[in-house]
Amino acid sequence: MRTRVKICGFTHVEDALCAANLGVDAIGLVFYPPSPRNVSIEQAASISRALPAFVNVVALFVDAAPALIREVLNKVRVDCLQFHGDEPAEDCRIYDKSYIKAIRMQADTDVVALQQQYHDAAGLLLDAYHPGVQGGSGSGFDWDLIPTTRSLPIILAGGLTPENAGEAIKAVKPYALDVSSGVEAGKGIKDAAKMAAFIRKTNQAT
Ligand SMILES: O=C(O)c1ccccc1N[C@@H]1O[C@H](COP(=O)(O)O)[C@@H](O)[C@H]1O
Repeated sequence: MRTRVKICGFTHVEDALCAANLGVDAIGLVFYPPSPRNVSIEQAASISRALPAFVNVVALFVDAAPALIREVLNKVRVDCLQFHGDEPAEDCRIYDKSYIKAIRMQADTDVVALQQQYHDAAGLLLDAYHPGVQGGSGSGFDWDLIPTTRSLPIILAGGLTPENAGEAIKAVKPYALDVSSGVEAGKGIKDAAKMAAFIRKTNQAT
């Protein structure tokens, strides 16, 4: 099966349209004010509205207030929620919306148990643990921590680049790759050549 690609952290319509033209499966919009990639609801609505059919929009939150999540769902075309904080499963499933749960991987993280805990998620996203940074750090983690026992689609994130995407697919065999920093020209600004190379390398490896 083809490995899907999500590119996260868009702040400009032009960059998201460029990714769509390159064949990206999903784009991520960050609703987390401390992030340099944070978008307003208005910005997100413009980006989402501009996209063609069949490119999914993923709204990323970090321990956000339910009121913010509901407001985003009311005002922005969102296909999937991404919970990137410490949200328990019961808080992820109250929105009547497909969701993915991000896990910041540490040596003792039990991915098999987490797949059971978040059994109704559309995927489990495995990212690097970086003290003091919730995500988008550009850091990777030890892929040997990822078990082969899988009951959910595994989305690999954390420090991915066009240079390591092929190796990541061969080593982990994930359902999808999720990249942010590795295809940027600057924080929140995507680099068209890097996005093209990332998608090309992913397609070549599958
Ligand atoms: O992109 C961000 O700024 C961000 C902020 C808070 C939580 C998650 C964030 N992004 C997610 O982080 C991972 C890895 O990103 P990177 O490729 O290592 O930069 C990815 O899942 C993004 O969706």
